[in-house]
Amino acid sequence: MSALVLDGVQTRIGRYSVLHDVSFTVPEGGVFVLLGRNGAGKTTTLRSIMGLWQPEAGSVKFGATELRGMHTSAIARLGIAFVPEDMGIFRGLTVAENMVLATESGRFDQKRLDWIYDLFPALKKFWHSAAGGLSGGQKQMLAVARAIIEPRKLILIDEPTKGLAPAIVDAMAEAFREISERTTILLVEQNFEFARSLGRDMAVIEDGRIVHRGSMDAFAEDRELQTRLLSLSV
Ligand SMILES: Nc1ncnc2c1ncn2[C@@H]1O[C@H](COP(=O)(O)OP(=O)(O)OP(=O)(O)O)[C@@H](O)[C@H]1O
Repeated sequence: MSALVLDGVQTRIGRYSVLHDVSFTVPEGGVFVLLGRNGAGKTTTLRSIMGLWQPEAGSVKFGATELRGMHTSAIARLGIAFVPEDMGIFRGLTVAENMVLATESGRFDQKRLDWIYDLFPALKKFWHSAAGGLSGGQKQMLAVARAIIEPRKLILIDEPTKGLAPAIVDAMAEAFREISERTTILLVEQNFEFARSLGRDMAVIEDGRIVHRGSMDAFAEDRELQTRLLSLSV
């Protein structure tokens, strides 16, 4: 079963054509990784799925539903959450207030909250502290927690490990592994080791086009391909 199918997506930002032909299929369950160099079009792809940019051509199918042309709020109501690179948290509000604002009803499902506390114990510890005072890793945990406080079918996450210390990256990988048992994750990453430890299937985008699709295991074995597509030398 596929969670999401992009077919020939083209997106223009102002005068610039950014996505020329983006086609890939995200299977249901687990982590799908979209890799690519800086400026390749990864963020634009996530924003195009979420309706934050409207693709001018192509199709974005979520199950039987065509997302292209839908409003972001309607897309979110289908059970899709987006964790942007800037995390989108409210720094002046407490962790608890940030979480309340991410719920539909303003109430927590206690079981789900306990699950989140287990995933990210720091959020419980700093529950009544201002989000702006959290460390970079804790802010990222809060951003992810906001995305999963309601049950979701698909979570789009943009470069969650950027600027984080290795120990925090490991903790994040562990949490993502557990989240992906309940929800499909579409992950955009530059940290190849992190991506490789989580991803089952993957695609590489270059200059607004998908230039490679396949299993992460096969890609991880192919040094020549990694070097060619991502300039990875290890
Ligand atoms: N608001 C904008 N206006 C004009 N061009 C933009 C805008 N946003 C992105 N672009 C351009 O679109 C291209 C793709 O950007 P995008 O942010 O999707 O890349 P990315 O793969 O996510 O890169 P990064 O890893 O640096 O975040 C880049 O050339 C970028 O300069």
